[in-house]
Amino acid sequence: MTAQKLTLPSPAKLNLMLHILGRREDGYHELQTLFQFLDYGDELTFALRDDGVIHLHTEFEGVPHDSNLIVKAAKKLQEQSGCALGIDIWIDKILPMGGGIGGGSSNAATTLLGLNHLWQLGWDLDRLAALGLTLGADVPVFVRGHAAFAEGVGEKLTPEYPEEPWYVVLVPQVSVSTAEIFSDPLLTRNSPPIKVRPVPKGNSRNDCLPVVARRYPEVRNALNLLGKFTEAKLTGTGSCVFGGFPSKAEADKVSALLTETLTGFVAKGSNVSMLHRKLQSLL
Ligand SMILES: C[C@@](CO)(OP(=O)(O)O)[C@H](O)COP(=O)(O)OP(=O)(O)OC[C@H]1O[C@@H](n2ccc(N)nc2=O)[C@H](O)[C@@H]1O
Ligand SMILES: Nc1ncnc2c1ncn2[C@@H]1O[C@H](COP(=O)(O)OP(=O)(O)O)[C@@H](O)[C@H]1O
Repeated sequence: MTAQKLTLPSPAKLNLMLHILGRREDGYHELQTLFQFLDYGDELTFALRDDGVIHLHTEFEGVPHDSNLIVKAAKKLQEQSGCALGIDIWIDKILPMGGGIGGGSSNAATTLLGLNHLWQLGWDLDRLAALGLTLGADVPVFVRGHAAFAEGVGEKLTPEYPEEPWYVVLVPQVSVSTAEIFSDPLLTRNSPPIKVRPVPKGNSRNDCLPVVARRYPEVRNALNLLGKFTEAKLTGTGSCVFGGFPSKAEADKVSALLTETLTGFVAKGSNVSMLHRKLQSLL
């Protein structure tokens, strides 16, 4: 008998704004950020095993098997649920690593939701999001699957409904370490908290941008080039840079011009993650 297989998407995210309010005693930073998903991402395929083994078949350059967030997520869920089943996993990886579009966190969330389904655990999203938070600050929003205003270190989520434009996303060929940016002495850490929702216009800045642009000329270059066509923004701690357009045709036109010299892609913004749309269709 062939094992039951399931293929699920693992979308990217953008931070439409990101303010840093302060630093906690444990070194983590208090943020306010607006997350939106892209209809663009990796694809994970899962096949059940009955021997308890967790095996990611796809190799990642620079990421050992047991350090991969996919494997970590699967192992934690197996431990905490006491499930005796195992899993074979393959990934079609298209999201750049260290790009600020949350690929690793998204892969972890897709694994949690996929295994919850295949192992028939019946965990609710609150419980999966709490486990996800132990893997990374960005995992809970991918578990919940709705665009959200996030506070705390990113785990206090309020659903939001921003416009869903077409984005041009440029991918400078540098990997930015989140920890490095958050430890830069020049980082703004005292933005005043926003107290009204939805986030009022004029608050779309990313406090990480000055530090990232200063350290990475490739990011500066991408911001300058895209900035000729629309407001160009940094997502998370970078390196990716994005800008919104009202139609796919306009985004495609700008992308065609810029990707002659830079790597990038066009994708639709989405307030409901394509992972959740797919899971919904399975029910
Ligand atoms: C900044 C954001 C915004 O969405 O995105 P990315 O650019 O990484 O995608 C995230 O909050 C990142 O979340 P995530 O990538 O899961 O971070 P983690 O693995 O938890 O943390 C990596 C390191 O960044 C620092 N860190 C992270 C989050 C935070 N709120 N304060 C921090 O100081 C810590 O030094 C931590 O050790
Ligand atoms: N499945 C995974 N996909 C991507 N990165 C992973 C994964 N597992 C572990 N990592 C590690 O996490 C780091 C951050 O990856 P990623 O989430 O893609 O970037 P970002 O948080 O900047 O969006 C990578 O550089 C890599 O070392």
